[in-house]
Amino acid sequence: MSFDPAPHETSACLAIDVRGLGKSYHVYERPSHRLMQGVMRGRKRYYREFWALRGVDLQVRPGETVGVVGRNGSGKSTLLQMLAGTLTPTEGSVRVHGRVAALLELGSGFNPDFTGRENVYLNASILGLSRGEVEERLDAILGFADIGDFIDQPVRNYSSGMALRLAFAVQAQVQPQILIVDEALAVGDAKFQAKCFARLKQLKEDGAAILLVSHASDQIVQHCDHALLLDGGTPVCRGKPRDVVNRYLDLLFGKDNPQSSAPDADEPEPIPVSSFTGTDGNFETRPSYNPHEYRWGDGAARIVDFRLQSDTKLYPAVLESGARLQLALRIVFERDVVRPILGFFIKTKEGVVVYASNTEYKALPDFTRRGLAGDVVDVALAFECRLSDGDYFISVGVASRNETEVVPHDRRYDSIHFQVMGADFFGMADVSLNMALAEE
Ligand SMILES: Nc1ncnc2c1ncn2[C@@H]1O[C@H](COP(=O)(O)OP(=O)(O)OP(=O)(O)O)[C@@H](O)[C@H]1O
Repeated sequence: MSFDPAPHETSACLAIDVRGLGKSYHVYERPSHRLMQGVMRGRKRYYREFWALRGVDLQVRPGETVGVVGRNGSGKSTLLQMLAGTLTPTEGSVRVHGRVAALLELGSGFNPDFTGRENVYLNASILGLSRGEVEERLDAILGFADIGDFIDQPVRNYSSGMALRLAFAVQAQVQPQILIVDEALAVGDAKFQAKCFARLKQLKEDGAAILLVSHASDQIVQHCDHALLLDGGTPVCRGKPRDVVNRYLDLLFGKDNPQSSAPDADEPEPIPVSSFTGTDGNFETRPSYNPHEYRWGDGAARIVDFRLQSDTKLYPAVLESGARLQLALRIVFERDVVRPILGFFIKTKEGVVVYASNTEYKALPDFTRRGLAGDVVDVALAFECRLSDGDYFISVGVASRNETEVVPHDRRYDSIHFQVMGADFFGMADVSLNMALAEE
């Protein structure tokens, strides 16, 4: 994994070299405690130490894009701010080689009382450009931002989208060797986002190292070479973006949800479960199996076989949009599992979740009651493929909860592949559009 430097690789070959990085804050229960701490000058401690980030190692080479994902408060911005030099580490080291441009909090680099044009000069000079150099690039910057006459208005009159356009235009046109983008692209419209990603690609080809924080897992999968997942201020995993995003989705969707035990108002029709044979290893031999699946878990339960069936075909490789599909799964419990949970996801090939649910959202008490060591349980799921044309992956998983968290037993992500064709729409969801001429 090129995340880690090869043994011969010195820090000088790297654009970013972060070792053992950590940031802690002193948290005071009451404002008066801060005052008392000042008075006592360290003779007594009135604060609690809180590590916003700890133990991060990260090496990024020129031309690499690394995605950083994690739930709210996981430490992403803290990491990026230390890389950008706007926050001082408590421990560890940060080495960056080259000009660093950062899009952190939106418009944070702008003075709201100055016009857009004045802010361009101000920002670019902070990034090390002379007035002459800014003038040379001014047309390119204004052209990219494309905010018309607003450029001569004070920035306080800008919408967040306009501020982003200008901020990105400046940062991306100064030809940085390192570009740090913290969630900023989320506010732009789709067309501007596409323009930004095209520019990021160009910078990457010119050898820039890019660090991208995004909650949009499809952006991480599409645009990054590697990814890092943070949780509670510590690195949880790193590696291929798709694998890391899968872990991130686990953290997001595996937790408590309010509808967990609400039974469905209408009992669904019972679905005949296909008769599986054996309890071992047929999953990988089925025609729709994706050999590039990502599988992990502690093995207390295993999903050993599946059967995918449309009304007309067994293991269909290509489906008509809107077709009804049945997926049957065989689950073998190797150890006792209390209140097992079965999860189901459909994702696009870019990693965008189009649908996800589990036996807590859609209560399946008969499943929840199973899980004794040696149990073999067949479950049938039926759904309509109201999807637009393209490739899709099904992920399935069995987990359970201990007192504090979800324990994954067998996660088989992107393990089943199918294609959809013949849709009369594009986009994510079929909203059953009807069109008719309005009556006179
Ligand atoms: N100045 C501070 N004092 C105390 N705690 C702080 C301070 N700044 C950040 N934190 C805490 O550090 C943790 C990490 O924050 P950070 O902003 O890095 O998370 P994040 O992953 O970027 O979150 P988000 O996705 O919501 O932006 C959070 O628990 C946050 O409350």
